[in-house]
Amino acid sequence: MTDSTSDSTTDASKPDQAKARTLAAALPWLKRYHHKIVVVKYGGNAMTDDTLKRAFAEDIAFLRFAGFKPVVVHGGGPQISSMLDRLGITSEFKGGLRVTTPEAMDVVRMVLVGQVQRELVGLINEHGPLAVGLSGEDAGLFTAEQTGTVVDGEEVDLGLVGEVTRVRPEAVLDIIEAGRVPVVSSVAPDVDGQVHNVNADLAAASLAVALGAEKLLVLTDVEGLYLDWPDPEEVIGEINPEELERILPTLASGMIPKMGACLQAVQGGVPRATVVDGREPHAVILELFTQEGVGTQVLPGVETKTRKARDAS
Ligand SMILES: Nc1ncnc2c1ncn2[C@@H]1O[C@H](COP(=O)(O)OP(=O)(O)O)[C@@H](O)[C@H]1O
Ligand SMILES: CC(=O)N[C@@H](CCC(=O)OP(=O)(O)O)C(=O)O
Repeated sequence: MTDSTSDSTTDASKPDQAKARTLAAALPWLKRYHHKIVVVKYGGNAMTDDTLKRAFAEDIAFLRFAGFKPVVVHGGGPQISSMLDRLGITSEFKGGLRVTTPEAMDVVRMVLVGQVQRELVGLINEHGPLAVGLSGEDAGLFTAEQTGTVVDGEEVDLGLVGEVTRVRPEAVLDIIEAGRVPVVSSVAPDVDGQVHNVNADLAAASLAVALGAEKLLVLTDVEGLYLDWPDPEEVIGEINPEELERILPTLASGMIPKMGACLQAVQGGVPRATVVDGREPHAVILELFTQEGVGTQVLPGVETKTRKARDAS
């Protein structure tokens, strides 16, 4: 017998109704992020495929037209490595950060500001005159201080690598107020004007804090933070900042600055920071309009939750 009480508006067999439900399910997230700043860090390894790049640019335009205030901070590690290779300049990573000689610094700046940023700005602007590129050097946006790192308990000199010690967010706020989308490259001068190479995850966190962002979203090339790397069986879905701080020294390679950035953002007052799989087309809108189950979210007050990874055997 047919259920005469069934509501035709929720009939899952009708594709149009399924689409309508998907759109309607976005309402709580539209309310949460309306007029709010969301800092999205777009990383080098999630940035090497043309289809993904176009989908990312669509997502950013989508957010802007949906009433969010997206700010993009981009990396470009693989692109820098490839240019250094072409020029015959060797470089290595220590603790997830590139040891940067003055010669390498010229290449980092040229690739990030002159190549990667320009390309992203162009892709976003295919959807309207939205994106404006700038770097940490523009209008005093970032001031950096040279920093080393600690690997296996040893202090390591990284050359011209900096950490952001001051943010003047006015230039970014001006661009947002004009209804446009800032696209920020992570190079930054020190107080003497010497430009430093800043890891883009950490630059994004500093900017998110200074802007009072509602969220930091970091794209990468894995499903999230694996519980027991390099075993890709289980992903941490949610973790609180205290627990993350405890496990941070045990993490490997690129995940150190990435999770460190999420921690810095949340400790600096950003309500939530999430690492998501940038290999998924439209990862940005998927994460922002979905309740749970995407990436690794750093959120005060949660119990650590894990889930079986998508690719788990
Ligand atoms: N616990 C972990 N969970 C997931 N990935 C990890 C973990 N530890 C180290 N990694 C490595 O970190 C990489 C992400 O960092 P990185 O390559 O710097 O990212 P991106 O280029 O996307 O900014 C992953 O591809 C993986 O190889
Ligand atoms: C100090 C340091 O390591 N800087 C990074 C800057 C680019 C970056 O962070 O790019 P991804 O986001 O693609 O990793 C580098 O030279 O590769």
